[in-house]
Amino acid sequence: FYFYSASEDFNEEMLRGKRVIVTGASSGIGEQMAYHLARMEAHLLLTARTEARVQKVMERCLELGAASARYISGSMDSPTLPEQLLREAENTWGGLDMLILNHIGQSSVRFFDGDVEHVRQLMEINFISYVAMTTAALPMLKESEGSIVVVSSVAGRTGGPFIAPYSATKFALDGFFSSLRQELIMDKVNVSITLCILGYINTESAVRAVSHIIRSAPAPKDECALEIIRGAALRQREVLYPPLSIRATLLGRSIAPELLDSIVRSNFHRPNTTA
Ligand SMILES: NC(=O)C1=CN([C@@H]2O[C@H](COP(=O)(O)OP(=O)(O)OC[C@H]3O[C@@H](n4cnc5c(N)ncnc54)[C@H](OP(=O)(O)O)[C@@H]3O)[C@@H](O)[C@H]2O)C=CC1
Ligand SMILES: C[C@H](CCC(=O)O)[C@H]1CC[C@H]2[C@@H]3C(=O)C[C@@H]4C[C@H](O)CC[C@]4(C)[C@H]3CC[C@]12C
Repeated sequence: FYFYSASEDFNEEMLRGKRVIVTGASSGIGEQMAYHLARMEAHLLLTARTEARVQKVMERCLELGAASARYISGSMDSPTLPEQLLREAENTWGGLDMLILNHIGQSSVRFFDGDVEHVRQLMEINFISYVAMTTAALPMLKESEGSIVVVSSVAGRTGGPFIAPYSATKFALDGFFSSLRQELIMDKVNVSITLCILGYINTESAVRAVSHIIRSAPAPKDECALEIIRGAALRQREVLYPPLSIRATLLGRSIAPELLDSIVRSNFHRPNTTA
């Protein structure tokens, strides 16, 4: 079905003039999404903690042709940041068309060490703030019949080693947004939710975190970012990237979970426990 289904036509014109918030936009996949959206002449509101970095990305977006670009720096463990971002969208644009939730907090790749406080903090940044941003954005998204994009991971569908706190936050996203999608459909609210299930991507932070303990090669972040935007513009339920390896993993998980677990384990060397 995947190979023979008519691939819907994506056209970059779909994003021209669209009002888009991108979180985690100062580096990695978020930065690349901002650049693609700028080339497509969208209006952009970018956010991340490091002002110098997110300002630099905003300036590059203006050079690339963004219809407009602004930023607000702040941490997503702040309870006031979601309201501040959505108020900025309301005051500047009078509405919102697409909310791209992409940021993640710092998390080490190592055996779980019993640090429950770290799990709590990471849940706050990687999950609760996504709920808060969505709650604040929904009134405008209902008005515009817009889209919510949730950037998740194959680690939010299968349990890999050394990333228990991070994986828990990604599983939480799947549960919450899959349920919310059902409610929006039942309520005949035309707001799409696109969940992005990503494999290993060559961002600086991911490569720094795992290149010494993982056998597989990462996929390109710019292509990943474009696939996310394409899937969101087509209002797809899910984006799987890299498409074949993620499909194989998810198929393996449902057909032979123990075999998949051993394959994933074989993909990792044991991390240095002091890391
Ligand atoms: N790279 C990969 O292999 C994979 C990535 N993904 C997902 O893709 C998304 C992006 O990952 P990637 O690009 O690699 O990550 P990066 O580390 O490159 O980017 C993370 C972004 O989040 C921001 N950020 C970090 N902490 C906070 C905070 N407390 N509040 C607000 N913003 C914060 C960072 O900016 P700053 O530090 O300035 O705040 C940065 O802009 C994530 O959701 C991740 O789970 C999924 C699977 C694989
Ligand atoms: C090695 C994993 C792929 C296994 C498979 O294909 O079955 C990677 C898939 C998801 C990656 C993690 C992820 O979701 C992003 C995190 C980003 C952080 O900055 C650190 C690295 C990650 C934990 C990253 C590590 C590789 C994966 C588990």
